[in-house]
Amino acid sequence: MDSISMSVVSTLKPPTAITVAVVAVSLITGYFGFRIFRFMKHRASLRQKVSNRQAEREKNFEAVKRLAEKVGVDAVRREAIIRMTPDELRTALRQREVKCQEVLAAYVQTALAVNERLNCVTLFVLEAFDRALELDNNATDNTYDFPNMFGIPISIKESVQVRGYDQTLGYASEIGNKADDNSKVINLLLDQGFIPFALTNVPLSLLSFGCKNPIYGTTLNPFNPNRTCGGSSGGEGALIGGGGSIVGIGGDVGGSIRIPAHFSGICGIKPSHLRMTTNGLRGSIPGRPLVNASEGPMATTVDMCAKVLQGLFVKKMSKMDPYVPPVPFADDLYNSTVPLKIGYYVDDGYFPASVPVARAVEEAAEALRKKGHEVIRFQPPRIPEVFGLYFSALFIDGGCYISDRLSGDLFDPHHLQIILMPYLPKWLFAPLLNRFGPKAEPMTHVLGRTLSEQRKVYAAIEGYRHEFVKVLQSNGFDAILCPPNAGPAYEHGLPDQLAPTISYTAIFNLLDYAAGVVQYSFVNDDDIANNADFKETDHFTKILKRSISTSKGLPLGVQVAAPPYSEEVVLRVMRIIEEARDGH
Ligand SMILES: CCCCCCCC/C=C\CCCCCCCC(=O)NCC(=O)O
Repeated sequence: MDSISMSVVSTLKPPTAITVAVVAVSLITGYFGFRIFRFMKHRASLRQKVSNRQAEREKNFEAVKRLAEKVGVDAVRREAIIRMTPDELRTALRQREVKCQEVLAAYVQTALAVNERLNCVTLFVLEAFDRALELDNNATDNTYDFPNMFGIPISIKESVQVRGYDQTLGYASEIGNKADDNSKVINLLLDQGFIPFALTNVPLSLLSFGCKNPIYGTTLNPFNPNRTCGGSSGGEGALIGGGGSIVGIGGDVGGSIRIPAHFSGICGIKPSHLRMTTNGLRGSIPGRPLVNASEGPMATTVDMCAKVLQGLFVKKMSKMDPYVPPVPFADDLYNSTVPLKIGYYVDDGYFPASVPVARAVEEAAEALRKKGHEVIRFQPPRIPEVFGLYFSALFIDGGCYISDRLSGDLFDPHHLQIILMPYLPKWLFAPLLNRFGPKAEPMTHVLGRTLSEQRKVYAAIEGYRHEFVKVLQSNGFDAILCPPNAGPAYEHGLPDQLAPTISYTAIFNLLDYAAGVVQYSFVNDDDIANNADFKETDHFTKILKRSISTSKGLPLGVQVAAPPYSEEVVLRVMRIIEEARDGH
């Protein structure tokens, strides 16, 4: 070192502790300040996207209103169209007593009114009017071969790919990412003559059985606005239950078709995912091999659900998506009159069903007996244990994917429990949840695990599938009857506190069975009185009991399930229950 450098170094004093502290604090504050600034800026840009979308939505509603008015259906004719049963409407359309454009206009106008009340439509499919015109033109040709569902308007859950529309799943960051193609299911529906006309609301991320997101807001229950319509296909439940659509398409990985059907007083079926293409369905967590979402119909009548599956379970589905085996819809099974043997339960041994829900299942069991079927009580094996396997398989990566998606978007405070999930150590997380009692235990299985532990989870699920089949086969059961959830529609916000109540639906996603729900009864005064005897054993049953006390008048569905490739049997049992309900 030369003499000049030596003298410079000798004049430098060592930094004092205060200087070091000041520099460290400034760096840390700067770092976190920058992160917070970036976070706030990102949120502000997402909020801007949301307000742009809300303006677009208003314009979309105005545009569809004008298109419907242009068709010119007066109030009397509209009422006559809306009052037709699905079968009457099919016949009227084929016999050209009503035009496709008139039916579409009548349903658009009714859906707009229902939406005013329930906030269930995200956007209308404006191209539906061109399609209706095209179908009306086709029908002027005497040689035209009418497709089975000629001119029937169908609503679609927002997460299903429809060309030219985005599937946001409630994420503001997805606004504007428009699909450049239809999902395979949409193309098959178009082949059938359906007219997709409205897209319906979902909860943020789809991982909820409520229905609220920061873009489109909260969807309300058609029977009581203080209650949720269910989710995640909640917009479908509300729109169909409210009379603004007769049939729609939902998706289900834990009850998302069946719970809104139950809460909103309609019917719906989740096919086994083995039999249904998922090409073009945006699921909540992609890449889950054993617990996978299925698209399926929701409708005002069971037969309409059957007609949708008749049109989807065709050879063409396997041609479009070679991963789906060609198993055409078996009309003979659906229309069979052979007496059935059905196993039923009202308590899965994990979460007892509330008084009204248990009553509805008991009454449906009795109705089936009266129709000549054998209905026997049985206990599904080991639900408290296997429900934990469901959470492991649902959150396959310990919640990393969903935590990233939510934290980068406009989440609600209650989402923090999911966002923080991958970062909480097991020793803290499990006791935190277990403080709510044994019903919280299965949820502790959401946490990350090693590959070797994950393999054991999958082996256990496969083992359970065989065990369950053995129970059905040894009893000779053709189908199962049980509750669709422990309670009827809950107050808004409660689904996020009552995840354990989905044990009744999630089990059939774990088993990958076909499972459907049909409305059978309504909560009555006796149910409310008998609710006083319902045992409050923990945090969750306490919430449930309180919610039941003000649930009078809400619809009650019952669930029917059967092994994969038995959708026809499930639909048949659902139809028998529906006929009994309607006094046939
Ligand atoms: C610190 C507390 C952590 C609590 C962890 C709770 C984990 C439970 C979170 C969510 C429950 C999941 C409910 C799923 C409902 C069914 C939704 C559905 O079928 N969605 C369709 C789809 O995803 O495609």
